[in-house]
Amino acid sequence: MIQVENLQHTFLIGKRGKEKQVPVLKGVNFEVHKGEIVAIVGKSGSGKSTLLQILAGFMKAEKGSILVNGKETANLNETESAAFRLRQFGFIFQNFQLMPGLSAFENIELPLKLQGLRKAIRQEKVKKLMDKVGLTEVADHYPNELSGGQQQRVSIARALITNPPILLADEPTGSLDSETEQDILLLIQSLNRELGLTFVMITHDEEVATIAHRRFRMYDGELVKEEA
Ligand SMILES: Nc1ncnc2c1ncn2[C@@H]1O[C@H](COP(=O)(O)OP(=O)(O)OP(=O)(O)O)[C@@H](O)[C@H]1O
Repeated sequence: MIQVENLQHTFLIGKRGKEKQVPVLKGVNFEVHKGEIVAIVGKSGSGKSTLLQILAGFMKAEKGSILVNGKETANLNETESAAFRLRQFGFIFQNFQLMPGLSAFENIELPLKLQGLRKAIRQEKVKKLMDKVGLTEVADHYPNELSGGQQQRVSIARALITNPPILLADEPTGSLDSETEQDILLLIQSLNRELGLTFVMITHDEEVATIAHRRFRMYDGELVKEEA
């Protein structure tokens, strides 16, 4: 489903004329198969977020190949990349990134509005999904009236509503207490099992990584496969 070969990226940091090169990805290779949960673990600053940003097409790598469902994405221009991203990927963030002025229902509905779907169809889809992820009772709540776990459920539902085959999650439980973390991990596992969704999740938490079918460690600019 995703094949990454020899991905390389170096950041230039510091003042102009005195820039320092920081090689972050030094030849990353890995594969993600359809229907699996893959965890990318590694220390803070090891390059996990950079890798996810490049996978999603938000950033270009200097070198390397990324095949997503057979399509080479490393060379797409910005418009092509945005269109491809919309079809293939849903995003789940540590800090939820919900729109504060929209209710839970409206946050989940928003991507469908942007797609131009009719109101009746949007409402049916959102209701069904809210029911599935256990949010029906808080449909009218605004983000600041929701618990952290509920906010993450809303953000997961928003990521799923357009039916992308791949979910990219950046520290999805990083802002949650341990009990709520377990709830969200169970939700991710059930969505993976029931809907066959593929998850690529980055985390620095070894416990969170245990739900993955396969685990890779970002180490010295490379991804090393670990025993699950
Ligand atoms: N836009 C940027 N410009 C320059 N350097 C950057 C940029 N983004 C990241 N870096 C550097 O690249 C390295 C990897 O950062 P990255 O955020 O990918 O790590 P990470 O493993 O996701 O860390 P964390 O777990 O703390 O989020 C760090 O040394 C960081 O300072």
